Amino acid sequence: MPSTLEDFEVITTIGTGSYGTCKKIRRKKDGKVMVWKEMEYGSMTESEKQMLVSEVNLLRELRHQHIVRYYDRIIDRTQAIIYIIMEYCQGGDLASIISRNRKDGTHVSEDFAWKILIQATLALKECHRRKNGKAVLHRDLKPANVFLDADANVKLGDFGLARVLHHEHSLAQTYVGTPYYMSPELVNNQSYNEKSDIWSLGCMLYELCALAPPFTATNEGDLKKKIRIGQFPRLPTQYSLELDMIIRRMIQVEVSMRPSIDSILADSVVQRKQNSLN
Ligand SMILES: CN(C)CCCNS(=O)(=O)c1cccc(Nc2nc(OCC3CCCCC3)c3[nH]cnc3n2)c1
Repeated sequence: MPSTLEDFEVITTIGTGSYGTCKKIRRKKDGKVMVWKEMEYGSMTESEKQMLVSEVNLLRELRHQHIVRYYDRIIDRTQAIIYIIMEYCQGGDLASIISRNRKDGTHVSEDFAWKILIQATLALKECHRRKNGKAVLHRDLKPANVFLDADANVKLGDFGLARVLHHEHSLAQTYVGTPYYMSPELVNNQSYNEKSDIWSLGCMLYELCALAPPFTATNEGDLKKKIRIGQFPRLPTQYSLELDMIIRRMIQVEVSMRPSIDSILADSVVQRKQNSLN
């Protein structure tokens, strides 16, 4: 029995992303708290609608402890809105955690940083696992897309939706925000690949600890120059050499020098940290 809008009540609006509004909702039959993301598709071309359908179908397939769970979708044809119903992440997003630490002049702990590193890598591993020969590359790995559940476990979110909206015609094409995590291969208009996600993962983990991205500039041209050079300061000294080194290995200009997901997970320090987490 497909869900209808009447099966839910809206608790509050959490925020608005590049594709639409995210609301915290409660399912009436059992009180379960979830979110839905409202996307207007009225102004989409047929090909964009087809992309949206295939992205949502990909979302349904992604079932992993560190990926935001997709539950259902409701299509309101009268308003031309699709509601994508997903798992609610009580801990909020990493972007909020970074800005709060920056404001308070505090830092996340070393163990928290390792936990995010390990769980985000496991989530990426699932995304890169070939699905009918089609890797689901994240393409938009950033703190605002990494959520935490009630136990501060990573939930990677907003898959695919990024791809739908980067489609040349879509209204949300206007890239909001500076592309701090743009990889050198993207700066050089080369192809995006799995190691591009490793670059973005490294940039995100760097920013989580240093409370600033590895490369910053006041304009995109200078930012691209810095990314191509690939030099950035060491993490704050409160973080271990091991943490600085593994993040540094992810943020290497030369694609082949970046670690694969499996080599990150096989790293002896990661293994030790993973055991202490479990
Ligand atoms: C970018 N942020 C600073 C915006 C402030 C808003 N706070 S916050 O840190 O996201 C926050 C606070 C409390 C709970 C949650 N839980 C949550 N949020 C999602 O998306 C948020 C949405 C993403 C697009 C941009 C607008 C916000 C989820 N998607 C799937 N499950 C989700 N669970 C999030």
